[in-house]
Amino acid sequence: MFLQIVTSVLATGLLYALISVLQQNRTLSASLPPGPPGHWLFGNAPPRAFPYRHFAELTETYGPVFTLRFGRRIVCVIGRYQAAVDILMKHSAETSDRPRSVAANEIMSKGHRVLMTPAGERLKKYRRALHAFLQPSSSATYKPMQYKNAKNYVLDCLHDGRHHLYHGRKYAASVVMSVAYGKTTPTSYSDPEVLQINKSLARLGAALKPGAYLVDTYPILKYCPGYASHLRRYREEELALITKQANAVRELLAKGEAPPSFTAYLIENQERLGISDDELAYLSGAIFGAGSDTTAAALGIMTMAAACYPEAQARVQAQLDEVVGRDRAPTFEDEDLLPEVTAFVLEAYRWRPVSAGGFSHRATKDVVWNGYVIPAGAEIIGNHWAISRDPEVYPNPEDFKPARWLNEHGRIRNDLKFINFGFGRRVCVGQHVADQSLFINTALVLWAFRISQDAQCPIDTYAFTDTANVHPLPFSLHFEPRVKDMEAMLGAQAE
Ligand code: HEM
Repeated sequence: MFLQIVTSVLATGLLYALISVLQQNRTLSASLPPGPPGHWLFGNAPPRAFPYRHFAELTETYGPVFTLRFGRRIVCVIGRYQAAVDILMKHSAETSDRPRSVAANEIMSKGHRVLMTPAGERLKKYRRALHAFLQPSSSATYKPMQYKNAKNYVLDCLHDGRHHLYHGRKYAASVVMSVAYGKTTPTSYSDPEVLQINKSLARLGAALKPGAYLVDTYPILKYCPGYASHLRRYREEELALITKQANAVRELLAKGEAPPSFTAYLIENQERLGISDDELAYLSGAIFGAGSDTTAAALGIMTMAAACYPEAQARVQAQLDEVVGRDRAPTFEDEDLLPEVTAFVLEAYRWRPVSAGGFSHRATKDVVWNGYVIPAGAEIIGNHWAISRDPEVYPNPEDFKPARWLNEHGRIRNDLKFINFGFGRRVCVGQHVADQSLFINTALVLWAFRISQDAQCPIDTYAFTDTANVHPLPFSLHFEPRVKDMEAMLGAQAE
């Protein structure tokens, strides 16, 4: 008898769930942006590989915004520039939330990881703190440190061009460790501390893969004793590591020996910022997580473009020769007179965007766009890859053409924008630090070398990792010095 009651309650529950899914699908699909048909219950099949490339093809078929359904999840994908402006920038207040991430954020990161933090008070607190330290005027103070590391990057490429991608990673890690913790010596990717950070980041990446954990579909599992206990162990290990790093800065501060850093700023202003010790540790750690691999990938893409497009490279070098000459190295002071360098960087950002698929946002209210409704609760993805290929904004998008960023006076156009740092209230807080890194490394490396491909091993410009932030797979470059006495001029030994 009891069994019969349980069975009939379960059957009624299931039927109710099915009917509500069907009703939701019917009511919503009338107003949602169009999209490819899917299974009546399960919706669309998730793409197996390189989702951003698959989504770019769907943009060609279904238009600037299309809808996918994964079970009850509704995902609207934006593939054109103006739609991204209309939805993610003009409606930023309603589209700056993140989709819920139970395994990777709530369990593995105590809900403290800024990139996944939902819209609300904690996010405001986090972004206020990050902004204070990474806004343009603060970022400008890191230029001397970035310059020193960029010179090391060039010298590393001079001595050992085979490992140029590794040198880019060393540059990026050194800069973010300096910004986050005030570390003054170069940071190698083989440092035990960095190995541990990267281990945590790899675990996070695995937990973020769609379908990796059932708890993301059935959040109730989070409360089952013993469920995914390894994720809780990962969290303890990571928290111990980032707390140790923050405590090291605390000790230096107490002795009056701490160099300026984001962590020192957070500790000194902890009460005013209203952040707990754990939040502080995660915030400091966020700088490495968000800023290291991304910057390294962008450097790799810049050198890849230089080798694949020798004419574009030569244009930059002609301006470097005219403005700087070959008897001294370019500096940040030359930036205004080197628009060709900036244009080259902007085109590299557009050509192979690092966050190729973009990071998911979530609508907190219905958003009306072009007569369609993106309902509250829907995920919104600004697909950087497709938007960067919008032919109305970037004609002949497959061409690598830095000149598109310049006006008739050879200055950077201010009517053309790029989107590789994301959208609205979630836009990358580290973009000024990143832009400075890309400018100075591009100026120095193209001043120092003519970069070319290895004829035996041509570059495949589509060979990238299939990850949220993409990285070029290893490729060979030839670095032919353009200047004499490079080491003397750069005045630093590679470490
Ligand atoms: C070329 C290098 C970089 C690229 C391409 C990049 C790209 C991005 C993108 C696309 C987002 C998400 C935006 C969105 O949700 O719409 C983001 C977020 C973020 N970035 Fe960057 N980034 C770079 C460098 C950096 C650096 C150097 C730092 C720190 C110094 C940094 C810190 C952050 C943080 C903390 C977030 C989370 C913001 C939030 O979710 O509210 N990034 N970045």
